[in-house]
Amino acid sequence: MTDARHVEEIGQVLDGTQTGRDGFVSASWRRCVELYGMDPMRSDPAHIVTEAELRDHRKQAEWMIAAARSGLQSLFRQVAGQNYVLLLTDAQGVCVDFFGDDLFVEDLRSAGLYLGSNWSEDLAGTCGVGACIYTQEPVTVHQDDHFGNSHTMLSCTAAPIFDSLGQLAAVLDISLLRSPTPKSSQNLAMSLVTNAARRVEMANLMAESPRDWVLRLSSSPEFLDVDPEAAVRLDGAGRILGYTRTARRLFPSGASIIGRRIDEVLGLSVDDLPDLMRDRPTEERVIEMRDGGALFGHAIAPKAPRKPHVGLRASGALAGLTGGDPGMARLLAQAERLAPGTVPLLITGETGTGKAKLARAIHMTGKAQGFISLDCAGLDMQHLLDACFDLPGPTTLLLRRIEDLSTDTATALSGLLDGRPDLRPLSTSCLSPAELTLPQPLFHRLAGCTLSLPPLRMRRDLDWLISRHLRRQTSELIRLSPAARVDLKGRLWQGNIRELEHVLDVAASLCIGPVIDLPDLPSSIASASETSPSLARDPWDALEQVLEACDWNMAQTARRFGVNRSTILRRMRKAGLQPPE
Ligand SMILES: Nc1ncnc2c1ncn2[C@@H]1O[C@H](COP(=O)(O)OP(=O)(O)OP(=O)(O)O)[C@@H](O)[C@H]1O
Repeated sequence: MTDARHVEEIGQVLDGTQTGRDGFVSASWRRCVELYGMDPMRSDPAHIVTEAELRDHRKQAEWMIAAARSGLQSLFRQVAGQNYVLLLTDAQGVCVDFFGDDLFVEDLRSAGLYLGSNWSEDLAGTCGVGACIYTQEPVTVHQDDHFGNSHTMLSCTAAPIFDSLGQLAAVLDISLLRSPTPKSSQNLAMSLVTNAARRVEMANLMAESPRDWVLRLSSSPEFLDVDPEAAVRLDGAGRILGYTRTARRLFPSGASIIGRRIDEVLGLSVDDLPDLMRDRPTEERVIEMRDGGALFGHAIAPKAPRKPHVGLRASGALAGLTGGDPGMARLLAQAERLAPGTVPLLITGETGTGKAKLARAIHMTGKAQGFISLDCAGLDMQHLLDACFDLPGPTTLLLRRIEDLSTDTATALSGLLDGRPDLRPLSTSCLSPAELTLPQPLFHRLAGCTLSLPPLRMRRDLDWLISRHLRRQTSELIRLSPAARVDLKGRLWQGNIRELEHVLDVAASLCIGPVIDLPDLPSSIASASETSPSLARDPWDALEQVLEACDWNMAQTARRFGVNRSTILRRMRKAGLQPPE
C-alpha cells in the first residue's frame, strides 16, 4: 500500500468506516491520533533510551531476562536463517534482550529492532509490542497495520508474559524486516511466540517456589510431564500463591485468585497432591473440575530444607500421608531421613495400612531415578530378572508382600541384589520381621531397617483421612452426619485405609443429597470377637493405643472393641491404665 493510501485509510477509520482491519488495529490508530496526537505522514526515527536508562530497565527486568533466556535461545534456533528477530521488552515496551542475525544488525538497529528501543504505543504508534501491552493479548501487527509510515515494512507478532501474580511483566516479540504480504504468513510465528511466553511463565513460577507445592496441569496426558499448559503454586493449606496466565482461565473471571483455595475450582485439595506426583502413571493423575471437565495433574512437592531435618515433621510427599497422628508423624520423619540413602527398608503393617503408598513416597523423596513395583505372589525368577534388566540408573525396587515370595525367586533375588548395587529394595509385608520366614541371607539384604505402619484403629487422624477421601472422590461437598461419624470412629477397620475408602465410596454412592447418614454406611465387616489373625492373638494388647487414638474417650473405645463402657473400665484397671491428667 502506498503512503497516501495508508493515510487515507487511517482517515476513513477515524470517520468510523469499517475497512476490514482487525478491531484492535483500528482502535490503536484512533488512540494514536486522538490520544497521542500523532501524524502518520511523519517518519520519526526509532525511540532508543539512553544507556543509563537501558541499564535501569534491564536491572528491573533482571529476573525476567534470566527466566526467558533459554526459552528465547531455543525459539531463535527454531527460526534461525529466516531473518526473524526476537525482542524481549519490559512492561513499558523497552527492549531489554535481543536475538537477531549479526548480518543485519545495522538494518535492525535503524528499524528500532534492537536493545534499548522503546515500542510503547504512545511513542512508536501502532506496533506489535505496543498493541500487546494495551490489549494484554497476543497480536500480529503486520506491515501497514502499523501506524507510522516508517514501520509499514515490518511484521511484528507479540505475546504477553505475566508474572505469577497476574501482572504484565514483559512482552515477547518476533519480527521480520520484510515479510510476505498475507498476514496469515505469521500464524506460525504467533504459535511459536505464545508457546514460548507460556514456557517462560512456567519457568518463572518454578524458579520462584522451591518451598511450595506446584501443580502443573494439562488437557493431554502425553504432554503433562514434558510441556504442561498451566501451573499454580500453592501453600501448605492449598491456597494459591501464584499462577500462570493459562491457569487463570480455570477460575471464574472477576475476583482475584491469589489466596483462594484450590478446592474451590478443582476436585482436589492440598492433601491429594502426593497422589499426583510423578511415580503414578500419567493417565491415573486425573483431576475433576468443578464444571464437570477433567484435566491431568502433576504435583511437584516442596523441596525439603537443605539441612538435615531434625524435627518430627516430614515434608513433601511424606508429609501428605498423615493429618497429624503423632505416631505417623514420628515414622514419617524417620522415613524422610532414611529416604535419600541406600539402606534397604522393610515396611510392615496390616493389609491396607498404606505400605505401598509409603514406599512410593520414600522413593519420591529419595534420589533413585527409576521405580519398579513387583507383587511377590506368583513372581517367577525370569519375570524378576526381566523387570530389572536395562534400568535408567539408580532404581527403587518395590517388592510387595515379600512373605509370598517362592523359594526359587527368593534365591534369585539374593543373587540379583548382590550383583546390582543400583537397586534399592523397599519391601512390604503384613507380617512382623519375627514372623517372616525368609531365608536369613535374603532377610538381611531386605531389612536394613524396619518401618511399621500403625493400623487405622490406632491412628488419631481418622477425621482427616475421611475428609480427604471424600474431597478426592466426589465432586460435590459431601459431609458426614454426626451419627455416621460416630459409627465410623467406633469401627475396628481390619482392612484399614483401604476398607475405609471402600466404605466411604459406597456411602457416597448411596446417600441422597450432600450428607452421608447412618443408613448409607455399609455394615461393619468385623467386630472384636472375629478379628483378623494379627488381632486375634489378644485384641486387648492394643487397649492403651486404642484409648490414645480415641483421646481416652471410653464410649468411643468401647465401640471400637464392640463392648460396653464398663468392660473398658474393668480392662483398664486390670492393665493398670490411667487416663492422662
Ligand atoms: N496415608 C494415607 N493417606 C491416605 N490414603 C492412604 C494412605 N495410605 C494408604 N492410603 C490408601 O489406602 C489404600 C491402600 O494402600 P496401600 O496399597 O499402600 O496399602 P498396603 O498396606 O500396601 O496394602 P496391602 O498390604 O494389602 O497390599 C490405597 O488406596 C491408598 O491410596
